[in-house]
Amino acid sequence: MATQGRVITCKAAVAWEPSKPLTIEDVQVAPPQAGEVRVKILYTALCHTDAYTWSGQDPEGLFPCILGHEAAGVVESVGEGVTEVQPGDHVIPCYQAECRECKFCKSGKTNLCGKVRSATGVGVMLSDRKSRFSINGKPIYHFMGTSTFSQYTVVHDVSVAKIDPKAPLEKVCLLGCGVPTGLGAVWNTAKVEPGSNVAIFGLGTIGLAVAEGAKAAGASRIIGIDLNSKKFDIAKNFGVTEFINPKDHEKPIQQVIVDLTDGGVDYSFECIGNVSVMRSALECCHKGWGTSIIVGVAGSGQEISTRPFQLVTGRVWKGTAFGGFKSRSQVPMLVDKYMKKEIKIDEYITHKLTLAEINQAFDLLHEGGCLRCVLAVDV
Ligand SMILES: NC(=O)c1ccc[n+]([C@@H]2O[C@H](COP(=O)([O-])OP(=O)(O)OC[C@H]3O[C@@H](n4cnc5c(N)ncnc54)[C@H](O)[C@@H]3O)[C@@H](O)[C@H]2O)c1
Ligand SMILES: N[C@@H](CCC(=O)N[C@@H](CSCO)C(=O)NCC(=O)O)C(=O)O
Ligand SMILES: [Zn+2]
Ligand SMILES: [Zn+2]
Repeated sequence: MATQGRVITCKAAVAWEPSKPLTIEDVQVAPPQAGEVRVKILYTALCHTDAYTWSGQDPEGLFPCILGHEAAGVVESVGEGVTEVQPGDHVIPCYQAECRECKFCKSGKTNLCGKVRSATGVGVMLSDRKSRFSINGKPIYHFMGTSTFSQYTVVHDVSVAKIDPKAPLEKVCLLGCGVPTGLGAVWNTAKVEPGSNVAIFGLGTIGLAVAEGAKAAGASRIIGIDLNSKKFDIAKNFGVTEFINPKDHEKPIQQVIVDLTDGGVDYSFECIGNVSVMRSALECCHKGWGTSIIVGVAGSGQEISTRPFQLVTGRVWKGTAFGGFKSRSQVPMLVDKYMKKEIKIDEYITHKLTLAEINQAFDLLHEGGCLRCVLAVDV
């Protein structure tokens, strides 16, 4: 039976309250309105940002909601005025939109887009400031404009990238967040040059993608820092050349790195979300030019600090969202790079489960051995 124009009832994992196990519910998904796209999600991975919002630390977190933002699927139907995708297209929902018309998009200075952010930050769609998800009439909030822990979701047309239909969706779903974030932090935000020294704090998926990007950029030393020494074995495969566990040192970790690198690294990346590590990451940078990129997302109320002298003497503190990639334009290019074996994806997938097993997948996220867990959604 054709579903276009009708409400679809499907399975979704609903987060009712912070930290309370998600439950699989029958959710009603309304048809897309003008400028919206309804997507059948086939595969979704979990990112630490999902766990962060679920934990209640996200100042933008709203409950009940449908989390998830690293996924791939097929367009089921489109609303009025949608021209760039059509039913049957293979797509990756993009939490960072790209409208190509707003002052952010036109600036050429950022990948942030202002068109739908005010709505996605409060869990609704832009046109009527309402949710397309409900359970027996009770609205359920969207999350990051994507809500991929559902068999069907509705996204803004500026938040969906059309990709090569030959690409395996169970793999390229990772291009919705983690892998591009790490690669882009190096290529777009830091612009690491050949021969650079790099320090990466946190060797999860994001830190490993930073390592992969740094290796491709020709960095000569890639120093990985993690509290879990088991990370070094896997990190070597992504380009990390040296490993430091802060637990093995009495001196502050920034001092250890400065001593090891004749004054500090050219670039550092914080891929944890810990504000005290963010300070170490800045302070391990070389005087005069060292640049530190904040990638990790910190909890509500957390603030960064350092002595202003650190910046006066030439260190630069920056941040990155989605690695600076313009989503709709550049995600298809990343898919093509994967298809040509120019970037890794398979190596980040350590676990595969189903949507029904999502709570187990959240548990795995907190285990050192898990990078990305991909859930089959349509089962
Ligand atoms: N800015 C963005 O666009 C963006 C995109 C995706 C994810 N993120 C954020 O990036 C961060 C990393 O995500 P991930 O999926 O790689 O997480 P992860 O939990 O898999 O990796 C974090 C790593 O840091 C290590 N670690 C924890 N505390 C440490 C400490 N004090 N010192 C050294 N190592 C420590 C852990 O052992 C782990 O290996 C999260 O905060 C996530 O929310 C940001
Ligand atoms: N809601 C949080 C901020 C969360 C955050 O910084 N998100 C990152 C993406 S994390 C993906 O895993 C981001 O891109 N932010 C830019 C944006 O949201 O527009 C808070 O309020 O502190
Ligand atoms: Zn993410
Ligand atoms: Zn825009």
